[in-house]
Formats: sequence, structure tokens, C-alpha cells
Amino acid sequence: MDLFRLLGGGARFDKKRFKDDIKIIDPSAVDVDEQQVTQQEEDNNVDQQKALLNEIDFFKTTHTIVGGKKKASDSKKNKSKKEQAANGDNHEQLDEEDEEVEEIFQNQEEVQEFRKQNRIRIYGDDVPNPIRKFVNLSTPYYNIRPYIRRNLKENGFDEPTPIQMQSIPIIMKDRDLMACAPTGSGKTLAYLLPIIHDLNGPEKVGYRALVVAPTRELAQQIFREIKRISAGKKFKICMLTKATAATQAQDPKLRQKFDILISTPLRLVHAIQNEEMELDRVQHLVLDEADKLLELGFLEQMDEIFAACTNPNIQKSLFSATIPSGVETLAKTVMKDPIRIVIGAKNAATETIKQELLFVGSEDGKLVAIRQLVQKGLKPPVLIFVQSIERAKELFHELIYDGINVEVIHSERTKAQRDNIIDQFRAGRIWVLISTELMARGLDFKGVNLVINYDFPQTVQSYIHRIGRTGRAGRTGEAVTYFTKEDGPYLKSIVNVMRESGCEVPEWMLTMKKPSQNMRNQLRKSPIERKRINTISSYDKRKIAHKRDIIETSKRRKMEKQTVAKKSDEQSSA
Ligand SMILES: Nc1ncnc2c1ncn2[C@@H]1O[C@H](COP(=O)(O)OP(=O)(O)OP(=O)(O)O)[C@@H](O)[C@H]1O
Repeated sequence: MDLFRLLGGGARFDKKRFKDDIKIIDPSAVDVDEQQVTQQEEDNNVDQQKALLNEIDFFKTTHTIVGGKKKASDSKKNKSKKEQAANGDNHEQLDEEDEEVEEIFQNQEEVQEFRKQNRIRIYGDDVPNPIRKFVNLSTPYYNIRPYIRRNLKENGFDEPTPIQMQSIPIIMKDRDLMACAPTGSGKTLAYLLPIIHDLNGPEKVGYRALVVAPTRELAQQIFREIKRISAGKKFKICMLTKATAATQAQDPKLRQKFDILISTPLRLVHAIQNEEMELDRVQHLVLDEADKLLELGFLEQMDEIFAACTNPNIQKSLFSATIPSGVETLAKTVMKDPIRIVIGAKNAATETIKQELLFVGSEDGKLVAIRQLVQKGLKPPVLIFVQSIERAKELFHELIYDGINVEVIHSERTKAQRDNIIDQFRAGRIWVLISTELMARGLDFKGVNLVINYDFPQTVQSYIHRIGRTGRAGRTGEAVTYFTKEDGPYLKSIVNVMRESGCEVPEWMLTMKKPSQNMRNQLRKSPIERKRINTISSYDKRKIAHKRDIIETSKRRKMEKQTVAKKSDEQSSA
């Protein structure tokens, strides 16, 4: 398929009324919350389930329950009979089971009310009902493995977030999905849980799930999340790097041993082109930060990845906090009868973030504003975004001379440096981190208190993702965006996001004109030219550094003297 051809079209989605969905079984029937599930118990449990539900096909029943229309997705997987039995696939028995238990929802009105309460909007045909709680997944209807529930509990995932409530049942039914939910709202688990469930266990037949992410840092984070949620099952998970790619290139048999692959597009395309990677058995393909991956720059690579995933029954999921309509159009062309979910307002920022726009006059005013913040007392960790590597370095040199515990991260730093900086920032040893767009998407730093957009973001999407590094998983956070006269024409786009996400905006800002599409495209392509961040001459910088060195040396000497004095006191008193 040629995705380029499709750029620029307008989105149109089928908004047919929701049909009656299948009945869902009462969670209280099997409440593993109350159970201490050991590995042995788990195996027994699975065996019992197998015996009880022998040959039940839960998800294939939809065509009988939902209203006669058998969907292609219902018979998707190339599962062997043995696998189907293990998963408890059999129609008739489900109907019996179904009648014996209470439903989670009594009727479709209740389902719609529940979605409304949780701000879940859905578009598409035959959309599965959401789950209310994780425990619902333990019923025979979903038949989720106890070890997954145990892992949820151990990681403190007590209740599902709205995106998880709705996307888990959708992916479990093998439906293609396009999901737009706020930053920090648990999208990773929303796709990983049903995939891990479906893969069931290690199989040594080659990659069966593929997650693509735009940056190496995000891919690594996803790798860790998979490990957490699949703990206890010995899935072979590969994070594609230069090293892992080289090992697998030498040994095709080794590739067969893996179940799940996480990669950035470029690395994967390289392996595909060198015939070092087979993706023909991939059953689940996820694009995390999908809108980024379907932008020019990544699009050509994604095209190759789609082409390499040849399994006709593949289930595809696209996740992001921002999905512009052009991307929806594109995405529709690579998906089969997709369901679309939007949580909250579309393309809005997370509501737990207090957002502020601050006029700083000029470029120099930005440094003044930062220094004032420091004087008032910064509450670390703080993340500062700038628009280029050059500016990241310049700002770093300014702040380091202020004696701030600051680091800088961008793509010119080595991988080892980047990994180290992220670890240190996570551990709270770096207080202020200056970054380019590299860190804007997906990275989960739970404790970030403040995001400063030192340079005005080039797109609304960038704004939403950047500030989304704070206020995650229900926490509160603050974001301040500096703007100068040059940024003025673009302000209204951000004002709209602020208003959509419930932030107070000064009256005069609301009356501003929105930038034209042309202007926005221009800014997307190239950032505003700005004066260098440089208030201190190199002579002064050297002087400050020299002074600091003298103070440090004198402090060290004083400490050494005190230690020697203490020792001799101790010796004489002994
Ligand atoms: N059900 C849950 N209960 C509690 N915490 C959760 C739950 N699901 C996910 N989390 C936590 O919420 C945080 C944010 O999750 P995640 O990184 O998946 O967000 P996201 O929606 O992908 O954000 P972004 O759009 O920025 O990538 C993580 O620390 C994750 O462990």
C-alpha cells in the first residue's frame, strides 16, 4: 500500500448507532481479588477453565448475539484447535454460561450511561461493551489468566482507567482500534494487557506481537511495561537495537524463539530490508504515538513495516493523545472496520495540569523568568523544553553557571548518556532537565512537578505531549509556556487547548485570532528564528567558573582539615 498517496484527505467516520452488544458476565462469580493465586493454583484454575469451557469460542459468538452480522474479525486468528480449546472456545456452552450469571450492564442504556460518566466516546460498528473493573476480566467471558490479574495488583493497577475500560474488550475481540486518550491515562496497559492475554504464553514460532514507537527511549519504557505485566510467563521479548538485531541476523533460528518485538521504525526497516526479520506471524501490531509515526519522516518506514506484516488476520491498534483528522484518514486505509475511541475532549490536555501562558517580552526575558522561578524556589523535578539542540546546549550553559542541578538531553548525546540522564532524572538526582522534542512524547516520569515551554511549541500536538510529562496517572502538575511578541500569532491554538481542558484563560486571549492553516504549516516545518540564549560573556563565564572552583576547593580543604583534627582528637583521647 502506498500511504503517501493518501496524505491530505479529510476524515470521515461511520457514526452508526450502537447496536446491542453481547451480554457480559458478573464479576463476582470469579473474584480473584480475594484469592492468593499461586502458580500451582493458577495452573489448576486454567485446567478447570479448560475442562469447563471446552471448545467455547467466546469472541466468535458475537455474530449470534450481536445481531446476525458475522464480522471478518470474529474468525481472525489462525489458532489451532488445541489452542482454541485451551482458551475455552465454544459457542453453545457460552450461551449456557451466559444465562447463569448476572450481567455487568442490564441494557444498552446502562452501557451508554457508563460511557458518558467516563467520558468514553466510541465510533464504529458492533462495539464491545466496556469493563467496569479489572475483576470483570476474570469471569469466564473474558477468561483472563490469573497471573495477569496478579501482576495488575502487584503494580498497583487497582481499577482500569477509561481508555483501558473500553479498549481492552475491543482488542480482546480482535477488532482494529484507533484510540485517542489524554497523556498519562494508561494507554500502554490498554493495549498490552489484551495482547499478553491473547498470546497466552511463549510459543517459539517467531514474533506474534509488534509494538512500534517513535523513540528508543519510549521503546525501552514499553519493553519494561511488558515485562511487568507478563511477569510469571516466560515470554521472549526483544527490544530491537543494533546489538540484538546483529545477534538475530546471524541466527534465524534464534528469531523463532521470540514472541514480542518492540522497535523504532528505522531500526526495524533496516532489519526487514536486510531480511533479518520475519513479521509474517504478527497477530497484533501497535503504533504507539501513532500520529507521530504516520507523519512524513516516519511514514515511508511505516509503509514498509505494514507491508512486512503479512498475516491476513492481523489486529492493528493505533494509540496517541493526539490524532489529527488527516492521520485518521490515513489510518483507516490500513485498518479493517476500525473502532475509534476518544476519551474526554479530542486533542485536549490532561485536566490535572494547571496551565499558564507567560508573556516574557523578549528572548532575554525568558532567562529572567527562569531565574525568578529559581529564586522563588523551584519544586523539582522540572522539565524544560526548547526548540533545538543548539538552544538546549546554550540554556544548559546558562543554568549550570547559576549553580542549578541541571542536565541536558538531546539526540547528539550518546545512548549511554541518554540512558543515564533518564535514570538519574527518574531517581530525582537531576532536578532540572533541559530537552528537545526527544522527550516530549510517551515518557513516563511520574513525579515531574513543572514543565516549562521555554520555546513556544511548534504544533498543538507538541504542546499537549510536552506538558503531558507532568500530571500523569491522576497526579497534579503545572505547565508554563513562555511567549514573546513573535509567538503572539500562534497563541490562540494553545489558548483553545487550555480552554478545552478546563483551564482559566484571560478574557483578552479568547478574542484573539486563530492562526491560519498556512501559518501553522509554516511553523510546523520550521521554528521561529530566535536570538541566541547567551546573557553572560565567555569571559564572565570563565570568571564565574573560576570563582566557583576556588570556593569548592576551599570548602574541601576546610572539610579535610576538620577530619584530620577530629582524628587527632580521637587518637589523643584514646
Ligand atoms: N489502571 C491503572 N491504575 C493506576 N495507574 C496506572 C493504570 N494504568 C496505567 N497506570 C500508570 O499510569 C502512568 C501513565 O501510563 P502510560 O505511560 O501508559 O500513559 P499514556 O496514556 O501512554 O501517556 P502518553 O500519552 O504520555 O504516552 C504509568 O505510570 C502507568 O504505570
